[in-house]
Amino acid sequence: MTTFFGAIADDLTGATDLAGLLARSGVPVSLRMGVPKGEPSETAALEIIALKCRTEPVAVAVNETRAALNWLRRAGAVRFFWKYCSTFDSTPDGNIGPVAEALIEELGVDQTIYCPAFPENGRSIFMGNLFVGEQPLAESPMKDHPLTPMRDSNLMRLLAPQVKRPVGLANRHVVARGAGALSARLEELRAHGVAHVVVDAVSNDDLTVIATACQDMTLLTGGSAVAMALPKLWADQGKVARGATARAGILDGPAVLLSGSCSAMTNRQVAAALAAGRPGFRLDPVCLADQGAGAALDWLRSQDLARTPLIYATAEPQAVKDTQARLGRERAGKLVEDALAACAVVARDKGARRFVVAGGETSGAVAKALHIDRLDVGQEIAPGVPWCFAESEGQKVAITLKSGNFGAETFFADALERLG
Ligand SMILES: Nc1ncnc2c1ncn2[C@@H]1O[C@H](COP(=O)(O)OP(=O)(O)OP(=O)(O)O)[C@@H](O)[C@H]1O
Ligand SMILES: O=C(O)[C@@H](O)C(=O)CO
Repeated sequence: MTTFFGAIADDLTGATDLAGLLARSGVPVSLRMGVPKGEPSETAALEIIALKCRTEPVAVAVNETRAALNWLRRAGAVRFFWKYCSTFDSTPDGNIGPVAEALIEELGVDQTIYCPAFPENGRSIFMGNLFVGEQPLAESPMKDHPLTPMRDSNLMRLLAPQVKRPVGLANRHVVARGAGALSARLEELRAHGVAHVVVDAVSNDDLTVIATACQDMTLLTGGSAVAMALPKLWADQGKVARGATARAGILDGPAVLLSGSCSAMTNRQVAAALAAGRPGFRLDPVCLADQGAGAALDWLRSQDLARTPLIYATAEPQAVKDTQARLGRERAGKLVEDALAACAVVARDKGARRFVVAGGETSGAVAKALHIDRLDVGQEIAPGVPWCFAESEGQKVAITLKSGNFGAETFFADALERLG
């Protein structure tokens, strides 16, 4: 099928988040890990390319994005989306603004919108200020993020140093008056040369208004939720068709849980899984540095996969800080990622067919080790966390990649109940 919508995501769990929300429309969604090497084939109406460029140097992120855009254009896409985090994770240099500006130039457009709101996960925007639950972004746990600490809640102030052209706002009062009022506001800003427009949204109804007003814009940017209403609008106009993705379906079979996220929510989810009696093995990065991952792999080999074992490095912030002080942040992270990736391969070779993975970096490492380069998207377990279907060394597998902060406390049980 010819692609209509092409999205570029700045990380893997962000890409599956977007995929899950788009798939609610019933229009097939396909997700590629990195820019595919060959020419487009077996494409879906909605294609997503997952990059890993959130904290890469600006020039690297821009180059990768250009390559992704070219592939999506060759697939036939005529509407484009730049997906970044619902907490606007970026530094004063980028990469949200520079990538958007590069896409604006490549596509020859004069304006785009910025809407990271995701009300179902507690992210809302009012007067250009982003809130996480009831806290302004800069007072939320994101203020201490190790790579992209967010110390300002105002999206215009965050974006302005990242871009060359003027930044403006379409506020909630405009959005509340409906799609016509929003279109008029965008036109007014365009007439004044404003290329980058932050758009307020506090509810899914606001997001539907935004999608309705912006559905014909060539380039949109935001979190996953603002894109959610687009496929339905296009399907109703016959621009895309609903239908099952050929490779998606339901997959039963042995499962394994792999957690490398240390977010507050993942800590609660791991604790809940262990309290429910799930067999668990805790990875300690210091032991991994001394002795390698052998003990974890041996433990996994000895497990009955029918009981769905959990291997986790998930730890509380102070323990993570202590480990990082001993090993260095990068080394500690890599030791854990490599160990969990090796566990995924052992589990697959032992017969696991369903993989539940927590953490963006962790997900990238696991998917790479399983040689997964493409995912078809199935039903959501929690907002922004769908089951996906893929092939690993010729074996059909189901995999879900959970963003650190997403999912309920019972996420691991929820995932298994929904099958794959
Ligand atoms: N106990 C630990 N000590 C130090 N580092 C750890 C520990 N456990 C995990 N890590 C590392 O922390 C990082 C967690 O990042 P990851 O992206 O996987 O999770 P996240 O940030 O919660 O998820 P997301 O990016 O989706 O929000 C990984 O590099 C992982 O290897
Ligand atoms: O938007 C979000 O919060 C997530 O999709 C994400 O980007 C996780 O890294």
